[in-house]
Amino acid sequence: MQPLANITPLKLVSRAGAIQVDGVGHTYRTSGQDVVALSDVSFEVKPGRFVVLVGPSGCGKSSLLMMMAGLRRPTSGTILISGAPIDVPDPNRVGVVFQEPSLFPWLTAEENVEFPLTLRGVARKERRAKAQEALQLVGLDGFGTRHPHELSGGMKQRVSIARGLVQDPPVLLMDEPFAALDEQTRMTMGDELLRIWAATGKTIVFVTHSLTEAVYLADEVVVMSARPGRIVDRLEVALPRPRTFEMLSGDTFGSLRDRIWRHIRKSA
Ligand SMILES: Nc1ncnc2c1ncn2[C@@H]1O[C@H](COP(=O)(O)OP(=O)(O)OP(=O)(O)O)[C@@H](O)[C@H]1O
Repeated sequence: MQPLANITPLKLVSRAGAIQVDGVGHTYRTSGQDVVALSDVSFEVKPGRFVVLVGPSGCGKSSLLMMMAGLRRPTSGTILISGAPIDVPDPNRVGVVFQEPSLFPWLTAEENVEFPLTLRGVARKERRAKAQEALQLVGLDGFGTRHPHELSGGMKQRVSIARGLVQDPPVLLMDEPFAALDEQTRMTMGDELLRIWAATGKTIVFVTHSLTEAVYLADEVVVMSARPGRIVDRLEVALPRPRTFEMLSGDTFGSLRDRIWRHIRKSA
C-alpha cells in the first residue's frame, strides 16, 4: 500500500477570475483582403491580478479584449474565463468598460448602471440596491439621479465602471478607459481604480497607450508586437502597493518604462 505521505492532496482551487488565453489568433475577413490582427497569443492571468496590455497602435489589443469579453470569436485558439470558454458575452463572468462611457443620455446614472440587470429581468428593488452599491463603490454616492449631461467626463467613466461591476463579475476588462480624460482626472481615476480593485479583488485586464499608466497600475505588463500582434515581453512590476506619485520618478519605474518603450519603438 502507498504510504500516505506520498499521496498528493487534492487541491480545491477556485478558478473564478482566472483567464487562460491559449494560441489565440484572429483574422478579419474583409471584402478586399484578410487582415491578420493577432497570431498565436498565449498568456495566463491568475485570479485577482491587475494585468495591463500595451503595444503599438493596431497590434490587436482591442480585438483581444473583445474576444476575452465574448464579443468576437477567435479564428484559432481558445480563451477560458473562470475555467470555461467564453463564446458569448456573459456579464456574470466578465464586465467590460470602453474608452467612451456610452451611457444612454435619457437615463439617469442609476438607470444606466441598472441597465444590464433590467435586460435580465431583475426586480426593480434589487436592481436599484445593486446600482446604488456599485455607484457608492466608484465614489458617486448621491449622484444616481443625475443624467449624463450633468456629469463630468471622469464621473461618466465612473458610471460606466459601476455598470461593468453591477453584476459582480470576477473579471473586469477595460479598453483605454481613461484615454479621453484630461491628465489630472486620468491620474485620479487611476488611483480610484486601484482602490476599487483592492476593495473587490477582481481580475483586471486593462489596455492603455500610456506607458506611465501601465507601470503605475499593473502587477504585470504584457507587451505586444506590431500587427499581427504577438506577445514580445511580460514584465512583473515589483513596486510596492499602494502605488504613490513619488514612485513615478524612481529608478525601478523608469527602467520598466524604458524596457517597454524599447519594444514599442522596435515595432513601430
Ligand atoms: N472590423 C474590422 N475589420 C477589419 N479590420 C479590422 C477590424 N477591426 C480591427 N481591424 C484591424 O485589426 C487590427 C487590430 O485592430 P485593434 O483595434 O484590435 O488594434 P489595437 O491594438 O486595439 O489598436 P489601437 O491601439 O490603435 O486602438 C488593425 O490593423 C485594425 O485595422
